[in-house]
Amino acid sequence: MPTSSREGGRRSPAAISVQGLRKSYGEKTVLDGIDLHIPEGTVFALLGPNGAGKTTTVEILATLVRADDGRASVGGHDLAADPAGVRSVIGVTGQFAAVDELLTVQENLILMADLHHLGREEGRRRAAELLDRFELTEAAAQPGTALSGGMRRKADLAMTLMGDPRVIFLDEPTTGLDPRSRRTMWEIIRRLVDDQGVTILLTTQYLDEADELADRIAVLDGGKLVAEGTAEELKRRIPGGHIRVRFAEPEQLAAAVQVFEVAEADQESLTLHVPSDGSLPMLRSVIDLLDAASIEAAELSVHTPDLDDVFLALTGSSRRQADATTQLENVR
Ligand SMILES: Nc1ncnc2c1ncn2[C@@H]1O[C@H](COP(=O)(O)OP(=O)(O)OP(=O)(O)O)[C@@H](O)[C@H]1O
Repeated sequence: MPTSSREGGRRSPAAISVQGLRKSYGEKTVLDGIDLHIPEGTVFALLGPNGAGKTTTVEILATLVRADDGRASVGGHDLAADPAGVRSVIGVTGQFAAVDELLTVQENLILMADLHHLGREEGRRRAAELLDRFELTEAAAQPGTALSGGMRRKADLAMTLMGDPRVIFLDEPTTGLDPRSRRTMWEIIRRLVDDQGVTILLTTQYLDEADELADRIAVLDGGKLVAEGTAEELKRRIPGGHIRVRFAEPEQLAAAVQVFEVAEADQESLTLHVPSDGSLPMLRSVIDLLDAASIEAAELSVHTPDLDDVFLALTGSSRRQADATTQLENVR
């Protein structure tokens, strides 16, 4: 089924399609019916807390672990009927880098070239190109043991790219990296998608990573997808946002407090925070209510929640969500 790759962009077929994926280990249900549709040439983030089932999802889609139930296709190859076909189009980099400690970075790359039967000349050419692209040329002669965490991740991804994969699974690609190395990784990942049109499924516990990189995000919690959408859609979906109304006079604020019973007033800054889902109708109703009561506002701004609010609201903290939703209903 074709799907738009970006909002307003060209339509492209799914690189990864998953229906009803289930997996249990003994009594424990790890994946409880997962559906995914990831268009070609996009970055999709699977976001979730520890133990949510992110790695298990990747392991199944990468043919490393067998699902108990459900269907999936990767790069047009059915996971159950054609696992070799799936393996021919994917690359996987895990939380534990595959770089051989005793070989140099260049030797690691050549080893991958040999595994992909690229031939001596082509293998060396590709290794040099990847070393250059990942700014690893100077580290080419260093053994794996001498690499920093950031360099190791880059070398690992470079090794994955030796196979020229169309679909790449990145399992927590920046866990443990310092902020500068994380930024470098993000740039590399984004360029892979923009320049080469590969599809990336990344798992992460970092909200800023999903926000920065992903075209779409699915939030996984306890083996279930609890939400899916763009970062903006997810932020809009949950309460936590508000409309901030500032007044010039304390009397105006006092009058507004009578109108918006559930709003929080700050006497010092003469502002009122009205809970809001960030939608236009909500904003209009606030303005209408102020107008109807003949209260003049000096300034009005809309604040939407960040992904942190989304994560907290959707993964385990249902009480908080319920409270905020009730507030919203009251304002309407
Ligand atoms: N081989 C296994 N045998 C038994 N239980 C397993 C196995 N692999 C994973 N699990 C369990 O499945 C659950 C999900 O694990 P998974 O590694 O997929 O989560 P995750 O979302 O990737 O977490 P993390 O962010 O900690 O890597 C966990 O409770 C884990 O203990």
